[in-house]
Amino acid sequence: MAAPTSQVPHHQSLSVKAVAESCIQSSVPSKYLFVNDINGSPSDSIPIIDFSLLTSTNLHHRSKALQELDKACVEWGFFVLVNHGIPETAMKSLIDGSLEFFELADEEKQRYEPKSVLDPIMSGNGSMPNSESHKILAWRDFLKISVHPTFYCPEKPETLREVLRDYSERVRNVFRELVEAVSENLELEQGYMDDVLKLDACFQRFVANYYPPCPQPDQVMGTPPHVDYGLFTLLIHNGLPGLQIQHNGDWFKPDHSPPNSLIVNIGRHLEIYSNGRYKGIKHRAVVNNHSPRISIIIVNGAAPDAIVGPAAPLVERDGRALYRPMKFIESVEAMLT
Ligand SMILES: O=C(O)CCC(=O)C(=O)O
Ligand SMILES: [Fe+2]
Repeated sequence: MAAPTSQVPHHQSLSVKAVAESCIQSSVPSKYLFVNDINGSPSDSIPIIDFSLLTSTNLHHRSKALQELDKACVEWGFFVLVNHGIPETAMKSLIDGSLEFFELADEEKQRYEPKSVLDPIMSGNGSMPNSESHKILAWRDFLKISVHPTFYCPEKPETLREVLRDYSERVRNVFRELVEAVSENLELEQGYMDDVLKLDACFQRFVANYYPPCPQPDQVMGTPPHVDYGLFTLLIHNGLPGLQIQHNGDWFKPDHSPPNSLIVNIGRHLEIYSNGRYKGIKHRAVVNNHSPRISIIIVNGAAPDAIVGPAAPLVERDGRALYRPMKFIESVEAMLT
């Protein structure tokens, strides 16, 4: 039987999944309450980019796709990527493997309780350091894993290791093609961005978010508004709506993206590198009252030791640098703390 909210034992590490299970049909503990308008509008103008055209040998197709990509990056900082070549099975296996992790006993997950923001494996809940809303406990559990240049993985579930390795490598390949395309759009020499940012050793971090159903979905926040660090974040989910992105001050829901598409958003480091031509986009996730939602992101950045500042040719063109260069991993740490 569901325990009343007041009897939920206070434990720093109690997963939100466990909290949710204890307050079904009841109200959520006050530390999760978030006075907020969680509504977003659907939009049929969210850009869709066809990866197969972006990488096509047909120059006409490629150049048209490059223009669309540039427009999406300037106007939205966000787009839906189709025909990216990552098999549906690879995505599905990773979502299933992540779900298995969240279903482990809290004691097992607590082995990875965060001690510092860049721990290679972290499992936690509630607060989200990379947000404006430090004080609110988010209605989600998370698993964060560094997967490149060094690959880590929790011991359990055993199914996770290989699917995670496979998926992160596939995402890395898509990411590097996106970088090449952006590099061309920024009129940088071929391979320039790749060299400067040392992308052979690019930093990749996997984050799985588990949002349990919530009896009061309009009173909590799954993931508070934030901008991701890194160059590009690639996101997939288990088919349930929740993600919202900010565009011209309003919140939009990319709920009708084609099946198996990747949702891509620009992170803070692409904003820095492009000297502000492209902006890191603010987004958030809301929750529902009926089914668990899982989202999986891979944040893709520069090599940990690469210095990320505005690209030198852009600074020359623009006449000034709008951002200060910094070692990638140090700036990530600063952004997350
Ligand atoms: O759950 C989502 O759709 C968004 C998650 C997110 O933005 C993040 O983990 O950085
Ligand atoms: Fe995010």
